[in-house]
Amino acid sequence: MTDTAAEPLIANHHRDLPDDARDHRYDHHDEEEVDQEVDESALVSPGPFIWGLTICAGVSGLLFGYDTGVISSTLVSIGSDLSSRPLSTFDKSLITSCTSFFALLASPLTGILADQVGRKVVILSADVLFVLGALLQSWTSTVGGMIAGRSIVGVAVGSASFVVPLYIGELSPGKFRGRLVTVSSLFITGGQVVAYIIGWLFSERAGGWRWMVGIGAVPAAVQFFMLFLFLPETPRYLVKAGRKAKAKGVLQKVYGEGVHGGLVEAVLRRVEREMLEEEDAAEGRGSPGVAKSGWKAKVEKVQDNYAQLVIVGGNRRALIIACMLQGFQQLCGFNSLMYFSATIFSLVGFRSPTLTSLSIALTNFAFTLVAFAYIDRIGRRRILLWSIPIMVAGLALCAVAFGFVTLPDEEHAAAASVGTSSSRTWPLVILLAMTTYVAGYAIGLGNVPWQQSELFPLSVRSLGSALATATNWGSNTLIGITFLPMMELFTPVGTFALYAAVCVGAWVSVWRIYPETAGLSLEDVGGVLRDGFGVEESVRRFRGRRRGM
Ligand SMILES: O[C@H]1[C@H](O)[C@@H](O)[C@H](O)[C@@H](O)[C@H]1O
Repeated sequence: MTDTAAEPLIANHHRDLPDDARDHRYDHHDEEEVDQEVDESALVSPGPFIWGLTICAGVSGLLFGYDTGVISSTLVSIGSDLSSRPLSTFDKSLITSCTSFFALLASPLTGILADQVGRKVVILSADVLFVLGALLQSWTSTVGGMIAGRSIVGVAVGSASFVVPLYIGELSPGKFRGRLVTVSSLFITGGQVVAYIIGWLFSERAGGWRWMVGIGAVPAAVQFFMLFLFLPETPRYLVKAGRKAKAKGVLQKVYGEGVHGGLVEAVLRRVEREMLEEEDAAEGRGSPGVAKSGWKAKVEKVQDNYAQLVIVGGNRRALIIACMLQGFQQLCGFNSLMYFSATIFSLVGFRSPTLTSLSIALTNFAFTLVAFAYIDRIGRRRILLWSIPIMVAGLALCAVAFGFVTLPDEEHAAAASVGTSSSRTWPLVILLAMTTYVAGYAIGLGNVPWQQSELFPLSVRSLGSALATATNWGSNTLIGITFLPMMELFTPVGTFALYAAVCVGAWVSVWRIYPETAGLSLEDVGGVLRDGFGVEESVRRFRGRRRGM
């Protein structure tokens, strides 16, 4: 079906507008309506309630970062502790890749769950799995047990990685949404730094790896109780679930009771209107489950939601953008540094490869802070268009520098020396180039794709975000599996040049189809994508909002 053919399904709310107004997404009618209804310009800061729950929900990001970051040091310290034999290469790759593989499987399923039972329940269930996975890993004495533990953690990571940005995004005022969602990226990258440090501290102790993997249970348990006791469901989910009074109560806390009462009403009206439009549209399509109840209707509704993600033009465009960004986030090769930088640094002759690779994790964290400070002011699109060229420059320099380094076989890496003047210079150039690349990544591509939930309307938000997250984990698995073979097949020069080419592709795609969504309320983003990618118009309107700030 073409985009235009699908439009009547979603444009029911325009039925009472004159024909010419119906044709223009950004006509004055819409603009005034939007600006009058959800005008957040008087908001100065997010407020303690929002900060509290963003930080509490962000702990899942810490677990995500920790569990994905800790595996490299765990693998080198296990020795013969599992199944009474040294780990084979096959064991190692299974242990590493089962986490991302199960994350890939989990996200589309928990995407459905988040719609049926709520966002909060998914975060809580992920916590339980984080705890179980961590305990199983630290207690097991077999390779199979380790793989089972890592797989359980994979399900938790897959669920948490999509639901936490969704949860934060649905609770935040539009004005601060970019920054607040970036907090979860700060937790992820912070978790990776902590994992490197813990890995380094425990790696020399006998059985230290059991502590490395077991420690992850603590923040998960703490988060479980905090969430269980204090944190609310999101107002958007509550409206969807027919609990409007509760939704209003949460919004009052978000905007500050009595301070911005008008805003609370305005946001509620917008969410309700979006829901009514969607119900109208669903009725127009004769969708299942609208009037019916029961399990069969629920299953049909899920199938219908999946179909609507593809059939409805605005949803399809949102899905294309979200999956594209998540795909590029991984295919640009960043996680090959996360998983293998210690190996690379030992090959090029660094005496303390683990410590050197800590600098990669630290740079990632430090520059995510830059994104946190500027993302709402600079905008998602512009921050990507500025930062991806930095990644290309870093990768290109890396490729060139590898051309001047002769790599020893992996087994002889320990004996590689930094004796000659050329071998002293080029490893440092490689380190500098990688740090530059990581800085560019952290500012943009490392975090902007996690803003994904804002692209989707409420009816398909959870599913759409979950599918984009599955793209992330699928590409992550691919990079994990292909990096070492590519280094052999194409040499490091070819591998890093290829990643640079992927980044160029990412830049062009962002430039062509990613509209600016910073500062828009969640209900207004749909309007941007309704008739096309809306890039030019969104940029023009973003500039207008910036002038009005
Ligand atoms: O946003 C995160 C972050 O950039 C991490 O450092 C990276 O390891 C993840 O794959 C990514 O999803």
